[in-house]
Amino acid sequence: MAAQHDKTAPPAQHSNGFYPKVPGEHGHGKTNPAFTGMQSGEELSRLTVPLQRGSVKEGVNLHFRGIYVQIDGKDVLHDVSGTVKPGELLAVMGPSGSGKTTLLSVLSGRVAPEHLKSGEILINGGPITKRIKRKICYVLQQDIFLGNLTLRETLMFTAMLRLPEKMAYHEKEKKVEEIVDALDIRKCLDTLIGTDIKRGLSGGEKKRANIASELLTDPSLMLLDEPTSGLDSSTAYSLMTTVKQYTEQHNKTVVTTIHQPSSQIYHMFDKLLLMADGEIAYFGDAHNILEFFSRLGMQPKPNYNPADFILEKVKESDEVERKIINASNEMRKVSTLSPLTDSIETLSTSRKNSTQNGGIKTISGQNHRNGLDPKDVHLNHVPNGAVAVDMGESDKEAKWPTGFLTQYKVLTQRNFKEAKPRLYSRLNWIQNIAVTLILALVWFQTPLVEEKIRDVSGAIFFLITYWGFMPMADALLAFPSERLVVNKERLAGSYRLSSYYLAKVTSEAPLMLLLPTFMISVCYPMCGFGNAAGFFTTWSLLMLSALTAQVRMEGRNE
Ligand SMILES: Nc1ncnc2c1ncn2[C@@H]1O[C@H](COP(=O)(O)OP(=O)(O)OP(=O)(O)O)[C@@H](O)[C@H]1O
Repeated sequence: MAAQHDKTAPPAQHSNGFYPKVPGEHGHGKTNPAFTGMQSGEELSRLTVPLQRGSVKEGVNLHFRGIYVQIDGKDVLHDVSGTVKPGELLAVMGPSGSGKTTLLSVLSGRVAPEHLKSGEILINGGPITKRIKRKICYVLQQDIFLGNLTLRETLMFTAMLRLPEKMAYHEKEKKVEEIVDALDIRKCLDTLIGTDIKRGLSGGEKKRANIASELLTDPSLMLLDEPTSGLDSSTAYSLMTTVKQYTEQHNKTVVTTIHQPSSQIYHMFDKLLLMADGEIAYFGDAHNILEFFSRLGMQPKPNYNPADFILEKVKESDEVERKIINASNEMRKVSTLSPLTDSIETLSTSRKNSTQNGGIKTISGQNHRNGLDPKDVHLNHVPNGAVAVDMGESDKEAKWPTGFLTQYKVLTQRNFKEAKPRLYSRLNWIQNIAVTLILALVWFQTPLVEEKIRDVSGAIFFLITYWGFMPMADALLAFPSERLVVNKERLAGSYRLSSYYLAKVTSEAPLMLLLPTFMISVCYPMCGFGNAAGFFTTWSLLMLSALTAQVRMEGRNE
């Protein structure tokens, strides 16, 4: 058995001369000269891989290697590597806190640069450019939606925001229909998503809706974070069957984290990345996992769910966990994975040869054992036998899929629909009618004489203060849930913050102004406060107060 692996020891220099920065106690470590600072995933891959971009048209080969992530002095990911091909489903498993979600965040480029110490992430042998990033979808563990929209509205608004502007409306509708059928959610298309108070889609339908809204952009690489969490076993199985079929039929590359899958679900996985305490406990063919464990003298009982068995073993004790990690490290040393960059360098030759010979070049001279197949390291291996590198493609695409005006228009419509039930809830109406009546009765037909001037100014002061605070309270209560949606969509690069803010203010303003208009229209004549000129002056002050409160509060929330 290999000697105990020391996390603080610098990793050996790889055959390509690549020195990952090793996170030591205080972040000191041997550093690749290329890494003068801490880079984002995008910067990282740009620095480490001097290759042309690979095409994403034919599917995505994802390679990641030597990923080190350190948060608050703790190694959250330690030398994590893996590879997935188009049409494959890679499951990332491990005990709670082993780093599964962090790995997905790294792969989607969402880990803060100061935490990502080193590593390589390659898509078809090239860095993750903005254009390629659009072909990656990240389905979060939480199902984050606007609760007052139906599923159809949610998907259509997402399509309008995330599909290219030049795509016709009917094509976007068609795309939504296709995804709805693929994920089997047609029957709940006109159901509300639902909120904590108002019931809507079921848990399983929400999970499917979550995946559907990400699939609209036709991503080549899908990263799913715990898609089955909170689902019963048959719903989880049905969801994973859909994902598996979609992966194979559409040649997608899928990485999913999963907690204790049933054995039926486990057998759908092509590859498995088992994590323990931020390190790799196994990477390879999912079907070879029991063979790997049996070589370590660990045998499951007959008919035991392999997923349960491996998680139990990894969690059994620190000693057993270390034994498994060390065995996995040994396996990786002799596997084909380690000289990844060598493989990439071979790509140029491979590309040249493949054009000459019309075939795919494999990376030669490398061992493959223990579940790692040599075809795992084919770069740009696409079904038609070509090397999918499009050297002519430009990355100078617009940052956003749609222009400012489209974003503003779509977000205004969406916010209007979302805010209407909230602002005009029955409770809101009852509350405001009651306040209006109390005001009208307290100041009923107040004579406009000098002695009553304090009473009149008191009523107007009340109205303006009331409508200065009401919109603030509303924005405060509504924004936390909406903020999650905005964060999710902004991370996916859907729209500008400025278009969202402007749309939010304009869509809610008419709704926001209706109630104070109602209140003053009833109170002013009942209280006998004066003529039309006085009414319009007070009304304007009231509107100004309500609008300022709304604009300020939403501005702060951003
Ligand atoms: N922002 C953060 N700040 C501090 N610690 C963090 C942060 N993000 C992750 N960690 C730590 O990193 C480790 C891995 O977290 P991660 O969420 O990736 O685990 P996980 O395997 O996905 O867990 P689970 O299965 O419970 O979701 C945990 O110990 C966690 O506490």
